[in-house]
Order: sequence, then C-alpha cells, then structure tokens
Amino acid sequence: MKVEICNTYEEISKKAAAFIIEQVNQVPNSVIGFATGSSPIGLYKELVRDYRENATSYKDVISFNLDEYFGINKDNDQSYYYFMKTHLFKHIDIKKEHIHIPSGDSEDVLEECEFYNKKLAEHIVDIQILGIGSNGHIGFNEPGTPFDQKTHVIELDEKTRQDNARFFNSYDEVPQYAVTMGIKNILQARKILLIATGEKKADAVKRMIEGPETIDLPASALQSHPDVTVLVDYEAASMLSQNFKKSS
Ligand SMILES: N[C@@H]1[C@@H](O)[C@H](O)[C@@H](COP(=O)(O)O)O[C@@H]1O
Repeated sequence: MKVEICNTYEEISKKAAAFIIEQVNQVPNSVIGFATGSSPIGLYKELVRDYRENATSYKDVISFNLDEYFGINKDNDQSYYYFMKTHLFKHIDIKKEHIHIPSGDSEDVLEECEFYNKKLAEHIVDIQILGIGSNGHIGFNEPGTPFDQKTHVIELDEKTRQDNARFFNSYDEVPQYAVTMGIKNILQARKILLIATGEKKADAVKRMIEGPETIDLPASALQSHPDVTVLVDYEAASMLSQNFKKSS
C-alpha cells in the first residue's frame, strides 16, 4: 500500500481529486467506484470545482456506488442516492443511465444483489474510492464478513449505527441493514483510493496497514490488492509505527 500522510483535509481532497481527474482525462469512459460518508465530501467538492473551471467531462464515465441503506427510498435525504446526487452527480455531466447505486427499497433484495453483481461483472472499476469505518469496515462490510463475499445484505454493527447516527435525528432512525458491494467486488478494482481522517480512524488505519489480514478488520483485505493508495491526515496516521511513517 502507498500511504501518504497529508497536512490537511483540503490537501487530501485535492490529491484525491487529481487522481480521479487524471484517470478521467486519460480514459474518458472510465469506471469509477464512488463512496459516501463524510470522508470523500471534500474530494467531490474539488471535482465539482474542476468541472466548472476546467470542464473535465464525465459524460462517458460509468459509476458504481459501494452501498445503500436498506429500507430507505432513494428520494429520502438519508439515502446514499440522495447523497451522491447532492454532492456530485447533479453538478457534473454524468449521464443518469451510467449511474449505478444499489437500491435500498427493491421488492426482492436478493435479486437486487444479484443484479448489482451482474452489472459489476460487465465492467472493471478503474478506481474505487473508499472511506473506512472506525471498526475497519469498507463499504458496509462489517467485521466478520468473508473476503470472498460479493454484493449482499448486511446487518449493521452497533458501532457503525452509532457513528452514523450523527446524520440522523436519532440513533433509532439509523437503518439496521444495508446492501453493500462485497469485499470480493471491491478487490476487483484496478486501483483503490482510500481516504481516512481524524483520530477516531487511527486504530482502524493501523490495523488495515500493519495488522494481520483478518475478517475482524475488513479493510485489512486491501493488503492483498496490488494498487492501493491511502491518503490520511496526521491524526488518522498517529498509531502507525515510526518506521512506517518514515518509509512512506
Ligand atoms: N458505508 C459508509 C462507508 O462507505 C464509509 O467509508 C464509512 C466512513 O464514514 P465517514 O467518512 O463519514 O467517517 O462509513 C459509512 O458507513
């Protein structure tokens, strides 16, 4: 894994944006895997700014989002569909028919998972953007998820629901289940770009990079991927060994 320790969230967001913009400029019909959560918001702001200033076009880009809450309709302002629309998609020229986000309110959720896996199998994601949960989850793959799992329904950890409660009126409103790309899908991307900030992520970041590869820390699965870039601030990097900090 390439680990870059940055001074500010702004620096992380700019570096991440440059990574995506370079990909889209080189290959206009790139397939980009998008993530939600607060970590990539700065990156999306930068992409929108660049779109307005430099007209980088997304008209041929195909997108796949990692996950969606289960039991939430896409027009609900807590849905990840709504998040992507608000923070990125409505500001750029990506085509609606090129956007893929698992549906959180399909009548048959297992069929939805199968459909999403089928769509994913028709493409190779060029860059998958990731955040990381404080319990080491990626997408919504909670601790204990087998690494060979593809898109599936998952019961959210209490920790995850507590962490995400800040976006809802109360803890009880946080959905109990989600639909998420599996770790197997995530590892099939050509490149992975993970963003983590703040000391709440420090333990998960250390275990992702320096700990054993274990289903107890889902992000440790990334150790077996050949092209992962991790952008962190000093707080998120604070538990990494000194050796590691120097060599990065
Ligand atoms: N499912 C999302 C993840 O994709 C995200 O990476 C993570 C961290 O979120 P944040 O960036 O807000 O800390 O939690 C959420 O639950």
